[in-house]
Amino acid sequence: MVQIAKVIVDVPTMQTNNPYSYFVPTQIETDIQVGMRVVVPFGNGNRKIQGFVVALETKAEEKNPLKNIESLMDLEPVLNPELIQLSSWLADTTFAFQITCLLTMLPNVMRAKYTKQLKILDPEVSSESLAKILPEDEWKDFQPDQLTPKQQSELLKLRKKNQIEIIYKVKNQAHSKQVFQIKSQLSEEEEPKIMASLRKNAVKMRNLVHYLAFHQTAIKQVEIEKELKITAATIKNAEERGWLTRKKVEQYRDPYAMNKKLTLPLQLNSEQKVALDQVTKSIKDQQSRTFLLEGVTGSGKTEVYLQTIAYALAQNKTAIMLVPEIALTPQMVSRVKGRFGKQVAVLHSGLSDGEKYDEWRRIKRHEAQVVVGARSAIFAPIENVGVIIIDEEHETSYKQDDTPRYHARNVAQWRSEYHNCPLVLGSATPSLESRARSERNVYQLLRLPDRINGHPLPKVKIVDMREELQSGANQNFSDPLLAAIKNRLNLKQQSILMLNRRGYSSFIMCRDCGFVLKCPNCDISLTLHMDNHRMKCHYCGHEEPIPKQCPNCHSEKIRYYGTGTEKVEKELQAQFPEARILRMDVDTTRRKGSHERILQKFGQQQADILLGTQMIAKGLDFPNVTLVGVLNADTALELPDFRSSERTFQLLTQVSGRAGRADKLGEVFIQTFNPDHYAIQLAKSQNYENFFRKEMYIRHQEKYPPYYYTLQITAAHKEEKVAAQKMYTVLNELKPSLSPDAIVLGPTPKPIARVKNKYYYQIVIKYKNEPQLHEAVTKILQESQADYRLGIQLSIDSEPQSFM
Ligand SMILES: Nc1ncnc2c1ncn2[C@@H]1O[C@H](COP(=O)(O)OP(=O)(O)OP(=O)(O)O)[C@@H](O)[C@H]1O
Ligand SMILES: [Zn+2]
Ligand SMILES: [Zn+2]
Repeated sequence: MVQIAKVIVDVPTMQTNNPYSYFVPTQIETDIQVGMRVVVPFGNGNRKIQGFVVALETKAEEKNPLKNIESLMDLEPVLNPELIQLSSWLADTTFAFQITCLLTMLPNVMRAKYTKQLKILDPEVSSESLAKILPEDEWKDFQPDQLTPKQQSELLKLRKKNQIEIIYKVKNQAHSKQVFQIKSQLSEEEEPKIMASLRKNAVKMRNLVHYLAFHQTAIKQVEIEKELKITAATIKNAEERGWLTRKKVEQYRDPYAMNKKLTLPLQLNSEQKVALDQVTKSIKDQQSRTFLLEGVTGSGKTEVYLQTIAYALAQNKTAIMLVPEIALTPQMVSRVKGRFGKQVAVLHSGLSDGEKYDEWRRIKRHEAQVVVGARSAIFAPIENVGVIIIDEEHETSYKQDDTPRYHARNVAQWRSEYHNCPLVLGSATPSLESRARSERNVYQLLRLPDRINGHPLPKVKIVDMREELQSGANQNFSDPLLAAIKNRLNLKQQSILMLNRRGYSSFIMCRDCGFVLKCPNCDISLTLHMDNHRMKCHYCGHEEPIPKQCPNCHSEKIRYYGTGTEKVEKELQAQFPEARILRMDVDTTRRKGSHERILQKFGQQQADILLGTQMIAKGLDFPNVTLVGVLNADTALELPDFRSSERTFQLLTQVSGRAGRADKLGEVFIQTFNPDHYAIQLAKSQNYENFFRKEMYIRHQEKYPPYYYTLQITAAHKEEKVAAQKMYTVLNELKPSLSPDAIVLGPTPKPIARVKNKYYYQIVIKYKNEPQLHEAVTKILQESQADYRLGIQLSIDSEPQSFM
């Protein structure tokens, strides 16, 4: 009998989704399990690499000469059977390699690094002579790519003659923090006898003995030292006498140690109750259904999530709740932790690798039943899932823009089917895709049409900046907005001002009439390319020179649009010297914890105005905010992206929703050069339904999602010609598999045609039903490994968020 392990190996240039077979040596036969990482020899040089065991087989005999597994990297599986199964589905549907998917599911610290070590084989070679090539202290850990060409060639010469060897060692980076824990070995009865044996002035030891006699539960050494004001020496002494035992235990780093007080569920209003009942019924009946919870801003969606989670926990199940990265504020975390306390594990990019690793292990060991996190938390190794919730489901950050290019919503759907549990997608402005699915009853629509306690939505006013600029006003602040800010300062109420920085100066617009240059073929705005001073369409490749004057009104005031938060802050401060302003953008939030600090300050009324980028649009619930100002609504609108209207509408609705959430009425000012654009008009009335109908009509006309599926393939190479040629080759390969109904855009250069000295070319395929496409694209993925060695990077993106 032989045992064989199927292993997905980690070799960047020779990836395949087929596992390799290895013999399991008898020493590890009983320990090895599916889901463990192993070190295996690979290729002719038998270099040692990392791999994942995805299956184990026992056979009577094996004819093929297989290599042995070298060693185990883990003592228990790091991935459970569900996640291994999920990884192969993920690889297939996102056109990625399975190894990438497996690694994506693990915390950073567990992604192995290799060290390379140098060893002399031939006694003829002296240490001194080798040290002349590479200093001896570097033999244990060196990076081949950091050697000089001379060093490299000299080492290679020795290697060819078999005089030295280069050993690859897999480095396991995961370290847990360890502390000592002590446990009493004394009973109450023993105390008098021991006390009698101690000197009267041995106060510290007496205290310790007394404590041990009455406390049988284990306690951390540092804690008892602090409590009894004793030192490690006393503890050591007691240990030697057998009065206590000491062992090392893992100490979790708790990033959210605050907030010990628990909150109680609120009395739901009738709409909230209907929504909750529908979802909990699904939990109880173990049905994998998807709900779309469409609730206006401040309608109490979060409370519905919390009570849904509570229900799942009461059924002895667990829950996953995803929140967009930038909305994963301390406010949100403390709302969940405030309800479920220690049962919550939080996963997001603000945590250190060590903290993430600790949270991940708490989940794996069933010590946390609720996972709250950003996109990648959807891979949390949590078992027995009772409900999955995705808040702000329309957010683009749920799609990963690197391989594997997955959408968390699709992964959540897969897991909901695996666990027979409901999936709840919540938003005030659902993505068109999700809302369209609820139209066809694929998702079940649940609505919260009103704000809590009948509070009205804020009044939105559109400010036409064309008029404002004509009347010679300030560049960034219109008169009505300035007046409103002044008024809030007087009333001691707070304001949030948003400066939209997306698409910063990538397009040009006429300051007099608001005209934006569009493509004659695509009805999408042209993008300014400063490198060659041309306007380009990224969809069809059309290009033209930068206009010197506005083609519409012949004004010369046609220029690129954009402005920075710092400049705006100065302007604002000059207008209101007395105002306390907090600025929140990438520059002020770079340091760890600064995001939290700014919001905390604002929440404690230590500032009058919060000025920021899109970061401030989501999830904030500050009762004293009664004014929201959007300084430039247009930048997102004019991006060369078919989703730009949708993004604009969503953003304006979200940010407007920050105003007037409590008793005081809210007011919103939206400054725009396109006051008549439907996305702006409908954001004014905060009418999602009308926006949905209008936008669906346009998508239908223009053959975009959700009416069509889209697939984008991109090639990158340092020579433009090579990248372009690759895309023509790919297209020719795909053509026989495409029906006449498929629409192909390109090959064209990408909007930012050159990044880091590489040229990017792309094709976009729009299609409805192409049964052969999947197989053809998978083939292209497999072949891309050969291209990789030629320096061509091919990437495949199913349902890209934009074509940019
Ligand atoms: N049933 C309820 N009774 C009283 N207050 C409630 C109730 N439900 C929610 N609230 C309160 O109403 C406010 C808004 O609720 P919440 O933040 O959950 O809304 P939301 O729909 O998630 O908002 P947004 O999408 O704008 O972030 C919160 O302060 C919350 O505590
Ligand atoms: Zn004009
Ligand atoms: Zn075009």
